[in-house]
Amino acid sequence: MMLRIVKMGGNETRELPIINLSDKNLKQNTELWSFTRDSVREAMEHHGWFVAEYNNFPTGLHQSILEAAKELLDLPVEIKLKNENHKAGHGYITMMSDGQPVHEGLGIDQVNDVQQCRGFSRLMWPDDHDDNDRFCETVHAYAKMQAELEQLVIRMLFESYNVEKYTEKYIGGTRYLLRLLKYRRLPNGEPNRKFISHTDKSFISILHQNHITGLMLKSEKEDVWYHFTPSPTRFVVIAGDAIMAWSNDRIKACYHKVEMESVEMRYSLGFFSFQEGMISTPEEMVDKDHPLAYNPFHHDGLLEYYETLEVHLKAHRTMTKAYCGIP
Ligand SMILES: O=C(O)CCC(=O)C(=O)O
Ligand SMILES: [Fe+2]
Repeated sequence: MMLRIVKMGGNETRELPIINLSDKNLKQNTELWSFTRDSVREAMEHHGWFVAEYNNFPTGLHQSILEAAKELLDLPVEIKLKNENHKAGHGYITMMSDGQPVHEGLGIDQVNDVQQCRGFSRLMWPDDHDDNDRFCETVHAYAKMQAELEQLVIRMLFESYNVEKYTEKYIGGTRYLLRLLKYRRLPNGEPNRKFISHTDKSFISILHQNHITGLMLKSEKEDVWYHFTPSPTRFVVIAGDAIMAWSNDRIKACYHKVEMESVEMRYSLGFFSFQEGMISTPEEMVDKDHPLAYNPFHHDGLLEYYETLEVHLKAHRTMTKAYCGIP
């Protein structure tokens, strides 16, 4: 993977680390696979994230999931409030400015289970079967595609660390959350900077969005912020706090934030993986340069712990260290 720094009129803009994960020849035990797998690991260790170029999904899905997000987030607040979930960031969230919601999100837990999608769409559109069937189908198709992408990344990472023997157990024990998000500029015309720099509590997160820019990602090793340039076939793969602990700090959870100033709405989709059971650092990750840094922990326990923290601490990966780190 090449990283070039492009100079533009005195301002320095760094080229995004983009990895093509949709080549039809990308099959295990090929040179292309090994090269791509190594690029994924290198990017995750260097930046904590990368952009996947990925087009293995039906044409039209990008547009239909964005329309579904719009339709959902346009519902009245009293309906959206029905999306309750006690787990950190799993239910309806909103941030206000001058009495107006400028950031809103809804979460569909266990989104790869069609019954969960159905339950969610019935909750949102109790009387309209057409709307809720269409929404459910779109969301489920999108979640299927995203889970395939997440599992491809996992296969590559586990193989590159020589721990592929744990891959199937990991995949079998994964629960996915889909969050549909909407951002607007502040009523006074100022940029919306409400979604402050934070790390995700997931294992892996995948971000995708409409054409309105605003997402920024911090590179771990370079210590600089990259501006993401969206496209229908670009997905940002981000390391969460759980993979940081699993990998014994070889991969660091990625700090990211949103700053948007467009008059048009920004819609985005966050797809997050969580483990149902215990997460423990494989012994293969431990050596004299990397002494064991985390005790085994329950992913849900980590989420519950984050729920007890005040808002600024919640944003920090250091709290994962506080929860299950070995001092
Ligand atoms: O809207 C985005 O692109 C970012 C969302 C995000 O960081 C999150 O939901 O955790
Ligand atoms: Fe995030």
